[in-house]
Order: sequence, then structure tokens, then C-alpha cells
Amino acid sequence: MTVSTEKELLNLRDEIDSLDQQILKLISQRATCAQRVADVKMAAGADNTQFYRPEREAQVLRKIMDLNPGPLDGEEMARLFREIMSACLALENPVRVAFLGPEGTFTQEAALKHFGHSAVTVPMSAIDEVFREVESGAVAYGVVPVENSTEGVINHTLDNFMDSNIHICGEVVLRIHHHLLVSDVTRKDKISRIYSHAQSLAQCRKWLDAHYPNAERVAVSSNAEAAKFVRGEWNAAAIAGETAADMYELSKLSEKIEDQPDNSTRFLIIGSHPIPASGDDKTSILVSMRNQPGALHDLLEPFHRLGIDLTRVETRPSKSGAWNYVFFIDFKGHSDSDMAKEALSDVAERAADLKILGSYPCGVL
Ligand SMILES: O=C(O)C(=O)C[C@]1(C(=O)O)C=C[C@@H](O)C=C1
Repeated sequence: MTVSTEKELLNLRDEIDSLDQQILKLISQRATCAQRVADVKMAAGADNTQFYRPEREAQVLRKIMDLNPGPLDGEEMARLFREIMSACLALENPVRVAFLGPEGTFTQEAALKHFGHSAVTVPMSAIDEVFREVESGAVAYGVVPVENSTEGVINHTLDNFMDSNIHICGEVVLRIHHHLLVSDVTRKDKISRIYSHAQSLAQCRKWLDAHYPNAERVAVSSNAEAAKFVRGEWNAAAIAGETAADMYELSKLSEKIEDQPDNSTRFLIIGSHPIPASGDDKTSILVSMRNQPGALHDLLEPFHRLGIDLTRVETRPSKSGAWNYVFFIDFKGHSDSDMAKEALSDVAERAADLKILGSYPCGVL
């Protein structure tokens, strides 16, 4: 390196040091401000103080993305602010979030993407348990998978909404990359068994048919569980994501083996309180219809008439009797808006039962 390059580098590093000090001071001021917000909330809120405010967090992140001057990408910048807010919230009141475990699942990755790394994530062994943990108040929030772009809806999650009083308070979408993972004892040319969650095996079906047509595919309760199994078996591999690979110290024999390159999963954040409007929201409802001709048409007509954008319609058999159905519907807008109120009142008149599962900010990250 020449003397003048050396000097230029030193000057730039001085500039970075001085900027870091300013950033440090500003982040500390922001954290102090969040502590004051907590005091105000506590003074106003009796015992039921809501520290976590998803609608405000969505607004903060959207504004950051709008104002971002570059050269950092908007999403990258929002991720940094996501972590700053997560740390500020932890100062106010650490948030505990149940997720479909064990440690290392995509659901945990979704929880950390949504709440940031200062949240305390608590693994549960089944989707029902995540619901129960939130309903009992043992944790404030839960994260459950609801649909995958390749394999469709996760029925177990939808069914849990039928008999719970949970509110949906957010959504987060995660790009899902699957890898074929092996341990240091695996005989790579002798793999005869591949463990993974049934959904992941399905998402890699074509790749498995092409590369391991004779290996036994064993469905287990989660990808992280599959990664755990592999550690003890010399002839086995697992299909799982990056987090599970790191957690169980496995190496990638093949990367990104999912059949669809844009494979992604949508997760819902569940809690026990309704969420105010953020300016860009979605509402999820559950509707039971009497089994008669034109029922679905009648149900959807108000949305069409009012120009409300439906983002998802799913049908599930009702638990109350054979050949009765319930519809899970997501639409753009908050249930407090005049338009949504009108649509919901029309739907309520036509339906046997209508349950509003929640209005929540559209996923930002
Ligand atoms: O605005 C609030 O209500 C805050 O508590 C502050 C803050 C933040 O750091 O910006 C922190 C946590 C909330 O979830 C939302 C925002």
C-alpha cells in the first residue's frame, strides 16, 4: 500500500469513528426515549399495559424504507432499525414469544425476523401448544406457520382458530431455502434415509426423485428434529434450513434443493389483544355458511361490491357436522374502517357465524 493510500484509509476510518460515535449517542437517546414511553404507558395502563405496539413498529419501518437515501438497500436498513426497536422494547418490557419448536425451526427464524433478536423465543412441540401458551397468558405472543407458496395451507393452524379466542396481530413472510445436511459421521455415498418435516419433503420432492430415488423419506415433527436425528446415524441425511444446520453442527451436502426457487412461507403472529390500524392493514375472518346453493357467491358479493381486495380464501370442513364448511378469508383493510364495517355487517347477515380473527399490519420485512 502506498503512503497516500494509507493516509486516505486512515482519514476515512477517522470519519467512520466519528460517525459511529454520533450513531451511538443517537441510539442511546432513542433508547432513553423508549424508556420514557414505557413510563407513560404504565402510568396510563393499570395492569394491562401493552408495551409491544405492532402498528407503530410497522409505521416506523415503513417510514425508514421510504426515507432511506441509500446506498444501503431499504430492506437492509429496515432490518437494522428492526433490531434497534427490538432492543428498545426489551428495555421497556422483554417480550416472550412461543414458536413451533424445537430450536432452529423456520418458525423461530420467522419469530426473530418479526420481533428482532432481543425477543425471548420459547419453543413448543406442537402448533396447538403455541395457541394454548398464548391463551393461558404464559407468553404474550406466538408464531405459527399458515401457508406455504408450494404446498399450500397449514390446516392444523387454521383449525386451531376455530375454537380459540386468539387475535392475529401480525404476519411475516420468510423465503425458505432447504439444504441436504449431513454430519461428520455420515457416509455420503451410502445415504439411504432422509429425514425432514412432511412439508419440506414435499417441497423438495422432484429434487429427491432425481438425486435420491431409492432413499427412504422419513417424515418427522420438524426440520430441526430431523437435523437432530442425523447426528447419530451414519447412513442418514436431513433436509432443513441454515439455522438448524448451524445449531446441530451439520454441513451442507447440497444447497437450495427446494423445487420452487421462490419457495416462501407465511407465518402469523398471535396474541390476545386487538391491534389498531397502521395505515396498511389486513383483516382475517372465519365464516360458517349454511350449506345451500350460491353460499360462497353470497359470502363474497359484499367484498366485490365494495371493491375490497381479497388476498386469500380457504375452505375447511366444519367440526360441527358433515358437509358443512367454514371459510377463512383475508382482505386488505382494517376492520375499523367504514368500508370493512359495511362488508362485515353484510357478511354477518348472510352467514351462520362470523368471527373476526384480527386486523393487523401487512408484513413489512
Ligand atoms: O412507540 C411506542 O409505543 C414504543 O414503545 C417505542 C417503540 C420504538 O422503539 O420505537 C418500541 C416498542 C413498540 O413496540 C413500538 C415502538
